[in-house]
Amino acid sequence: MSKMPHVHHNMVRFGLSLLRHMSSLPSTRTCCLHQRGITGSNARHQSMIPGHRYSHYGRRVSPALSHQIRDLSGPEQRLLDKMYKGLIAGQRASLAESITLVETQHPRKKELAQVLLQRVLAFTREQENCNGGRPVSFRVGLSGPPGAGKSSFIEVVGKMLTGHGHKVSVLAVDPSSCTTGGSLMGDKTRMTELSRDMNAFIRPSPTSGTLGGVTRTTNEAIVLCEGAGYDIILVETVGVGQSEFAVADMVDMFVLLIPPAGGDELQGIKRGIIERAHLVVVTKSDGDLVVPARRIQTEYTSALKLLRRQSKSWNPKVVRASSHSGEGIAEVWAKMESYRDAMLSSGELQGQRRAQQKVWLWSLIQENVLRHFQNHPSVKEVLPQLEERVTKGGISPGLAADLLLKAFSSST
Ligand SMILES: Nc1nc2c(ncn2[C@@H]2O[C@H](COP(=O)(O)OP(=O)(O)OP(=O)(O)O)[C@@H](O)[C@H]2O)c(=O)[nH]1
Repeated sequence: MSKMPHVHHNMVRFGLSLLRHMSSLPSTRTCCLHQRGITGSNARHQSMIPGHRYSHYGRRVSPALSHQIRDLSGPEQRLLDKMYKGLIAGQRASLAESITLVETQHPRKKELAQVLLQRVLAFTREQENCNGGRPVSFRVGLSGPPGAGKSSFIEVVGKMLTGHGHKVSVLAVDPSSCTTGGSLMGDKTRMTELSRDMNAFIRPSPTSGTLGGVTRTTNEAIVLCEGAGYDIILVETVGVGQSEFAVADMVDMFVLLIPPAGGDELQGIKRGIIERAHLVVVTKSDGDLVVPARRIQTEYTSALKLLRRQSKSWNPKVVRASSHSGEGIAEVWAKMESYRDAMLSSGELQGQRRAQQKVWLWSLIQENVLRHFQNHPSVKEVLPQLEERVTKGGISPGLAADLLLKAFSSST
């Protein structure tokens, strides 16, 4: 008898905690209704307590995050609501406007961009949960030397995919545009047909900032495109500097495009990047170029065999295609799909995305900490003198670094 109230009490406690737990998860129904603004997050906003800070998800924002973001003014809130609603409804203008917001250098707008991104991330996470944890998009990086036929290839593949009912977005990472303002990829009109397609969204590379900065905004643009319902994200880069490595770190699959040219032109392709390729496409395999294309295919096939295997569910492949004749294009896409399916069913794709988030976090930290260090008044004061002493051999680099770090940390 005396145990009954105790048991009852425990059951009530368990029931309450379960309810609390359940109410913190989006129910399947809400989740599935919450497609492209059918229920919208507005419903959730209406039940919020004024004066408290909430994520768009309706949960209280953690104090650590909330103190980073100053209160949103009425117009800011309205602007973000409008962008968010337009974005998840798949409006291209809202998507373009949102990407411009994440590209901004303006400090307050940067904060607003982060609020928007959090909302979009939570929205896609909800959709992924509905989808049994399957990512909402397939992210493919495409790289190759200038003139390899990247834009022609993306145009043909993109049109084929929109024809199959996909929504395709094409983002560019062009390191030349960061330093010179001029662009290797953007100067001529590219992908004219795809850019007129209502189910395609093409965004050129940001034209300012460091490669790290451009990588960051591209990563954020990917999140926004996914929120806007684009299920295939193509990230294009020209094989210059470190941009291909940056792109390889932000996608599910990395594809290298090689023209069927002589050895000299291939010298520019870095060995390290070949190791990162899940698929090599020998382009322009038509007419007189079929023979050299076959030769390059054989060369790359044997070269890839010697490389260390990146994944347990996939062996890199080399295929030939022509954007002009269309030959091999469907086969290239079929290979990409089999890669995605193999990686999804083994769980490697999801694991790779988690690892990429960590790499991205650390590269942001590195870049910011270094900038902070270089701009620090105490460091700036002694740096020129120490650099000179190091170059003249008066002091070891190790000691100079210790002194600089001491100057930095003693006044932070
Ligand atoms: N024969 C043949 N030529 C092609 C094919 N694809 C592209 N080309 C030609 O190759 C040249 C370069 O093609 P693009 O698609 O602009 O190459 P890209 O890699 O985007 O070039 P950049 O924008 O300079 O990086 C153009 O003259 C195209 O007409 C193809 O499948 N067959």
